[in-house]
Amino acid sequence: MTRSELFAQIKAKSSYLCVGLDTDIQKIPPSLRNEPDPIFAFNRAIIEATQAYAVAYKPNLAFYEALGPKGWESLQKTLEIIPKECFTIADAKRGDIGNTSGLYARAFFDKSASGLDFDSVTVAPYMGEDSVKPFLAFPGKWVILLALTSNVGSSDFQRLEVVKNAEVPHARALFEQVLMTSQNWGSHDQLMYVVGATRADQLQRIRELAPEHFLLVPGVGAQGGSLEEVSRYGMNRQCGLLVNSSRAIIYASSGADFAERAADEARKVQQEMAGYLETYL
Ligand SMILES: O=c1ccn([C@@H]2O[C@H](COP(=O)(O)O)[C@@H](O)[C@H]2O)c(=O)[nH]1
Repeated sequence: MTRSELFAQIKAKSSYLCVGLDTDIQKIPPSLRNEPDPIFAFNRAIIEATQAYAVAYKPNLAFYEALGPKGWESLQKTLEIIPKECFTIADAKRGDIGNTSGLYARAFFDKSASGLDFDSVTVAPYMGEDSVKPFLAFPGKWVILLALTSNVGSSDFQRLEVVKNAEVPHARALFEQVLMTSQNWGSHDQLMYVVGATRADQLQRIRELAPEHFLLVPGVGAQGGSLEEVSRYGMNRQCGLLVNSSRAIIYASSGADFAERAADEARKVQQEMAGYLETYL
């Protein structure tokens, strides 16, 4: 999916909501447990209930990999039923030496090899350019690079001040260096960044460094980040935001009404987003 197709979808739905499919077998309603594939049955109900309000879906690979081959099967079936106009994100946080990254990229992008055909995959930048480039070699696909994550541990490394070389007069944080250096590896038509909603205080700085890029922003809902602040400081001319919410939507109810309640939560977020698109776009 291209950037302009994504923006068209955002405008059409007045939404930049990404629904996170963090589907935990322990948390799905008892009414689904006897289904042949309970994870898929849950995801199908959630997707059908939320697709009017969401422009993207983000299965987190951990929830599927933990179930072995059955989990991969559920993931593949889920990907097949996500509406074609929605952007798909494999939240896998991959990255390794070049030849290995090439195979990770095939796993998520090459349907003929793996059965999966995601629009994008999250990648950790820690191993540098040669670990990221193989993902960027797939035309039409996106790399979403971890920049400043939503968790407490993001301070351990991402916010440490680094000096790249003697020509750099001021120290800058590692995440800032990630944003600057990685822009030499690919264009804003194939590269996005993860920035946690709990780090909204850094969004103005991030927009100085990456004004045009889309940002994938997890951390509203269950993690307490502010959608208003993210929208105010993070939005650019093409919206530039995909804001993810997983648990607050998909586990809004643990009863038989889980899909209806998920739709209610997704609609609330979408309506708030519609207001921010009017105000900040
Ligand atoms: O910095 C990051 C990067 C990824 N995530 C992932 O996003 C979702 C958030 O789920 P919620 O239930 O809405 O908190 C989950 O898959 C995380 O692994 C993140 O939270 N922060």
